[in-house]
Amino acid sequence: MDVAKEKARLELMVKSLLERIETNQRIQQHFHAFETRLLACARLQDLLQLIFEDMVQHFELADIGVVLVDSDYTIRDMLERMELPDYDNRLQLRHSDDFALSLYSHKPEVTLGELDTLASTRLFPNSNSVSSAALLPLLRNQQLTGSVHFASASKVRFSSEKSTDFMQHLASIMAVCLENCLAREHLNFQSQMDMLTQVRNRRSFEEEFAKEMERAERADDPVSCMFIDVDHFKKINDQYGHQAGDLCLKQVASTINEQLRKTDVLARYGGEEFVVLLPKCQQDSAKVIAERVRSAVAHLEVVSDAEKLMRPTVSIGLTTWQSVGERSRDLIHVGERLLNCADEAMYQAKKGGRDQVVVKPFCQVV
Ligand SMILES: Nc1nc2c(ncn2[C@@H]2O[C@H](COP(=O)(O)OP(=O)(O)OP(=O)(O)O)[C@@H](O)[C@H]2O)c(=O)[nH]1
Repeated sequence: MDVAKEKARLELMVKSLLERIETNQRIQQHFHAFETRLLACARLQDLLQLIFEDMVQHFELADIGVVLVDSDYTIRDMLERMELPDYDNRLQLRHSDDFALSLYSHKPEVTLGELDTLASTRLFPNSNSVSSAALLPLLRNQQLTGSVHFASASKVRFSSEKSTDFMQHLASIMAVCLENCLAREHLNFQSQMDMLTQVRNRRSFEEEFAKEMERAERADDPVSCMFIDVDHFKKINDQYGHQAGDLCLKQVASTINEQLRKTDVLARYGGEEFVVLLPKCQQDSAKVIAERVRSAVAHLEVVSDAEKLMRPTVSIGLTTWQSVGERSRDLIHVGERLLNCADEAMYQAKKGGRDQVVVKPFCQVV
C-alpha cells in the first residue's frame, strides 16, 4: 500500500468533512438566530410581521406563503377584529385541512422541489418567478394545522436531494409559535367579550372608551354615545322564563350590531342594558342610527324554545360630545358626563313611554 497516497487521501477526506461541518454549523446558526426571534414573539401581529416581512430577507426568499387551517373561523374573526393587514394574500385560511394535505403526497413532511406554474400560482399568487419551493407542514400532535411555503427564483435552491433537517426543526418551531400566539390572542379576545351576547363586556368597553376619548380630543372629532335598555324586560323573564329572556338579549344584541359600523363599539353594560360608542359621528347622523336601531329591534320577533313569540323594544338615550379645540384638563370627567347624559336621556325615553329615542345635549356640569 502507498502510505503517502493513502495519507493524502485521508487528509482530503478529513478536510472535506470539516468543511461540511463548518457549513452545517453556519446554516444551523442562521436558522437558530431566526427561531430565537420567532420564539420571542408574544403577540400574533408581531409574529406575522416577522414571518411575512423579515423571514423573506433572512432566508433570501423570492416569496413566502402561509396556509392555516381555521375550521371554526376563529382565526378569521380574530384577524378581522385586530384589523391586521392581509399581507397581500400571502396568508390563506382554509376551513378544512384538505388543501394543506393535498400538498403532501405521502405524509406531511418537509418537501422540496421544482414547482409547475399551476402549483406556483396557487401557493404564491403574487410571484411569477418561482422556480423551486420548500413546503413545510405545521403539525401539532400529528395533526396538520397549516403549511408554510418558501419560494426561490433558483431551480437548485430547494432541489429535492437537499437535506431537510433544519427546515423540519424550523417548521416545528413555527407551528408551536403560531399555536401559542393564536391561543393567547383568542384568550384575550374571550376576556373582552360578554359570554351571553358575544358583544364586548363593560370592562373592555371602558378601555376602548378611554382610548376613543383621547383620540377624539386629539383630532377634534365628535363622539356620540347611546344607552340602550330593553323595555319591560322583567316581564319577558316572568312571562316566558329566564332562558327565553337570555335568547331575547342575544338577539337584541346582534340586531343592534347589524345596524352599526365596524368601527362603532357596542358593549353589554349591565343586565339588559347596552352602550354604543359612535366615533367621528355628529349628533344628526347619530340620531339617524339610533332611530334605525330602535326600529330594527321593534321589528324583531324572537321565538323561544317553547315556541312563544316575544317582541322586545328598546329605549335609547343619545348624547354627542364635540371637543372644542382646547385640551380638556379632565378627560375622565368629560367621559363620565357623556355616559351620564346618555343614561339620563335613556331614562327620559322610558318616562316618555319607551320604544323611543331621546337626544340630550352634552353638559359638562352636573
Ligand atoms: N334572562 C336574563 N335576565 C336578566 C339578565 N340580566 C338581567 N336580567 C333581568 O332584567 C330585568 C330588568 O328589570 P328592570 O330593571 O326592572 O327593568 P325592566 O323590567 O326592563 O323595565 P324598564 O327598564 O323600566 O322598561 C331583571 O328582572 C333582571 O333579572 C340576564 O342575563 N338574563
